[in-house]
Amino acid sequence: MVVPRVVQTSRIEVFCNGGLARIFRHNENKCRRLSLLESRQTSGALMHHAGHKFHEVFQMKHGGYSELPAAKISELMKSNSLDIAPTQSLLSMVNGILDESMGRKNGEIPHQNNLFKTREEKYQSRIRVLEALANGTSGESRVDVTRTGNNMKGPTISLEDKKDGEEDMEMKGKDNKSVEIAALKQELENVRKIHEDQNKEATRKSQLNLENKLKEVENHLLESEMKVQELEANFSLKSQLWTNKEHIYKTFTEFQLGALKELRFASQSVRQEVLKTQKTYSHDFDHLGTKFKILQDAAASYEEVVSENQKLHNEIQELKGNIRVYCRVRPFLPSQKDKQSTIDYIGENGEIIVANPAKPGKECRKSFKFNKVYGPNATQAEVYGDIQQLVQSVLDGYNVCIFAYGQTGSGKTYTMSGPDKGSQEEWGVNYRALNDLFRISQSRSTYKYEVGKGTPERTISVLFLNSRTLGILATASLAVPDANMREVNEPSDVLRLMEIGFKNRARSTTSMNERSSRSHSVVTIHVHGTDLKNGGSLNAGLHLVDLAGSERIDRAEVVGDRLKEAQHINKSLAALGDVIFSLAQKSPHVPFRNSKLTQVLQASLGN
Ligand SMILES: Nc1ncnc2c1ncn2[C@@H]1O[C@H](COP(=O)(O)OP(=O)(O)OP(=O)(O)O)[C@@H](O)[C@H]1O
Repeated sequence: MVVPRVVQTSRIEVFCNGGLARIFRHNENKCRRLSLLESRQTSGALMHHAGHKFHEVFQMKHGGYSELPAAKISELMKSNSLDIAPTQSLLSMVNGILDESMGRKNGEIPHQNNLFKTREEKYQSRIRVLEALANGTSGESRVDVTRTGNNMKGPTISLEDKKDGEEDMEMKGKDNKSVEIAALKQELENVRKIHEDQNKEATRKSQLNLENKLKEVENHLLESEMKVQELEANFSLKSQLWTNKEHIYKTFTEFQLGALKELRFASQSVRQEVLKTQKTYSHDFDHLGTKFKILQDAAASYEEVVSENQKLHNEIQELKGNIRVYCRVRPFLPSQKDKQSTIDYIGENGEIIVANPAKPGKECRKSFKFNKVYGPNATQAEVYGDIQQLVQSVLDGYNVCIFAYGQTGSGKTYTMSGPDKGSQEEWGVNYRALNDLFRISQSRSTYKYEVGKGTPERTISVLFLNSRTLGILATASLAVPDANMREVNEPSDVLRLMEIGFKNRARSTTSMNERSSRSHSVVTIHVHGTDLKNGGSLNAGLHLVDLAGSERIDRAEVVGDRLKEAQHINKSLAALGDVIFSLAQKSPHVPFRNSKLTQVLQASLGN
């Protein structure tokens, strides 16, 4: 801020070293605008006439008037340096100080008071200097204008005139000084007023500014407070969350630690358990090793025992007779309730006595001997009980042939197959034998068996020998369609096969049987066994034969084809009887070739 200065033109006369120096002071405003350099140059030129001390002070001016310490100024004021200093220099110095100070402090509102004080002091100082100058002019030495330089031009004055002139000049000087002092005071007053106005305006602006800033700050503060509150709320929430999380983690960690502890404990106990078990196992293994050795020995002896048993079993079978004949008495049919039984006696030893009162003498009671006789109440299971041992022999390599022989309607098919759609209890010999054959073959550990499968010789065949095939002895083909050489894996396969065969079996009504089988049924199951120990093998067959019923042609009252059929059947049965008789007699010749039936059964009947 530029402080306006009072425009003033003055003329200052300075007497220095007895000489008068007339210095016209320029308009102060202009002078103030003089560059510091000019001022310094002027001062430097006049310094030749000033005292050494003042010179020193001016030398300091190069560093800036404001840098003059107060003590130095005071010292300067007290010393007579100022007394001998040129007025222009003094004014330049004061102006310089003021300008510099103003320049520095300009616009610095907070320092305006200081600036004003400084200026005031300077003015005061200037006034004092001027007063001092004014007061001191009478005793001062005059400055010889000629000595002040050639440039200083003035009128030549005589001594008398000089005295009058000096007095006038002194008076004028005093007046001028007073005027100048008054002007300075006025200027000071003006400056003070301007300063006060400026100060007020600046203060008002500053206050306004401050108030605005205060408001801004207050707003900022409010916002900050709100933010702080928000942050505090957030912090509180987060703190709560972290506390909760900390609690959860703490609980979880405690739980984990607990679990770890338990695991460690469990691991230790498991380790101990494992060690204990290892010891027990080791002990058990030793024990097992011993037992295994015993078992091995026992197994070896068991195999020996088994083979011994098999041997004994088959010897028993042979002792019982390779040909055994069992007799079964059929109960009366529901249609025969009024009939009288002819069976007089059934003995435990296989004896049966048939009574016929119509016959004379010894003829009325006839006794027969069989391996065993089953009464009318014997069950299918009881009948099979004795046959079962023979099925075991098949798996030992023996050929077995079981056939039912008897007159028509005597119960052969019932014994061999059981009734149509009968229950398991009513199963006949065929089904039970087949079941046992598969079951026993699978249970034996010393042999590996193939029952009814493999090569054609090892399959099962169901053969029906009817009147036509029985009559054509030369024909090689005896097979019945759909019932020849089928591979089977289990009993149900055989049963299904037999059912198909029996459905196709020739049946017709005889005088003794409504559904009489008019053909021989031969079911053959081939068995192949491999000894797992020595690799030996065996082949055997089980033949289950349900013969066609024999008829007394005269009683059956058959004629035509039925008669021929009956004749064929009877003939084949007679041939079978001859064969069995020869076998029983151990006759060197067995007439197998007399019948197709005996030819088919040759393999199973012995040779
Ligand atoms: N032990 C028995 N218990 C009950 N019923 C029987 C018994 N034996 C046979 N039967 C019945 O007697 C009837 C004749 O039996 P089956 O057909 O078996 O005689 P068969 O000897 O086979 O006759 P064929 O030679 O004429 O074929 C059948 O109805 C049968 O159910």
